[in-house]
Amino acid sequence: MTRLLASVTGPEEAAIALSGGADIIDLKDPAQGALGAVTPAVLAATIAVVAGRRPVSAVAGDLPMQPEAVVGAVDARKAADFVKVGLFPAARAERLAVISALGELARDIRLVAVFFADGDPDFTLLGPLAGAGFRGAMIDTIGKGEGGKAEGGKGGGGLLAHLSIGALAGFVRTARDLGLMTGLAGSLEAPDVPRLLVLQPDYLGFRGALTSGARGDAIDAAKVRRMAGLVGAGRAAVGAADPVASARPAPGSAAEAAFDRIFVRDLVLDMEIGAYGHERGRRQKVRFSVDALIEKIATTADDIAEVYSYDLITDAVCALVEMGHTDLVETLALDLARTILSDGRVFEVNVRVEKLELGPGAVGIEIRRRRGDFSG
Ligand SMILES: O=C[C@H](O)COP(=O)(O)O
Repeated sequence: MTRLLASVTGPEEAAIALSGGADIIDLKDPAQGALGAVTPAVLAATIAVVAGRRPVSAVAGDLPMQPEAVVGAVDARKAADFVKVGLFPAARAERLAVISALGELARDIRLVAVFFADGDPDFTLLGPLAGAGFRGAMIDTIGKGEGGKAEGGKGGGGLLAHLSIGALAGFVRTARDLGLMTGLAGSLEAPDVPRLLVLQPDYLGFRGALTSGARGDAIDAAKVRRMAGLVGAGRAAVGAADPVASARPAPGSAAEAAFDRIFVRDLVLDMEIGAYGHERGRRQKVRFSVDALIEKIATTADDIAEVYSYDLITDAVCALVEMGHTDLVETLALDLARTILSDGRVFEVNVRVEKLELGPGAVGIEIRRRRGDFSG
């Protein structure tokens, strides 16, 4: 189950985050940087206010990749349930030295490594992190922008401006296979939430989206509540049972009118596909068109939490394409249909996959499936 982590500056904001429904209270001072640390005294005061109702995590600080500095900062915050340690840009050997220096503390303190999507993330370090006894790994951004816009030359923009859904899916899968808890963060906004919930990380982390306006503002209970609702609604939809899966409505029938249709059409991507030898090791253009019957949208819907986003379809296509070579368009179409139907709000899907470079016209496959088709 995906939880909501709220980054707060101290006991006052911790109380606000708790009242808004945050699952994890994370301490950081955004004025000091992406992982600006609060003092041990602020940490102690916050732990007292939270009083065991939620886990409390603390960041170690924006630190150079020097073992002594990082070990000292982590040790000073061992009162927290988790300590987040940033893997800032540095040579691989320097990051490895920090990871191995933390091995001893990892026996007593639950450590979470923070990769930065805009700070040369090296996911081959996941193995060494698990080996050193880290409990978790997450991705954040160093630059804090909004809506994917760059800010102050720091490479700002949200998480998805830096890493594709496919890359994030790979991170979550690899970390989970290593037994690490996983988190995703980085100037996340409401429309990012359903897209990231599909990956089923252990938590999504927020700060900027919980504030009342500008980045320097305090967090706001109503914003926390809204985001908590969004995380809760989205996670219920991922893999939820479909009560109507067994009753396919006839096209044009009254039953079909009980659904709405969402679509992504003519999405053309370069990818490796084909069973012939000459189709291997090269990319060719493939066009995807997806239509899906979804639960009827409420007449009052005006919030991303109340709708099934077409981004989920686009992301599913892109993630499959990124997985590498596929021999058959049929396999691709079936995998795509299966993925889209794993969301309980989707009743039926029509997938068309066309190779555009093999002849004078397009060649491909079109399939129609409903959720029940993939069970058993
Ligand atoms: O760990 C989560 C971060 O504090 C997220 O902060 P942000 O939403 O401002 O990027």
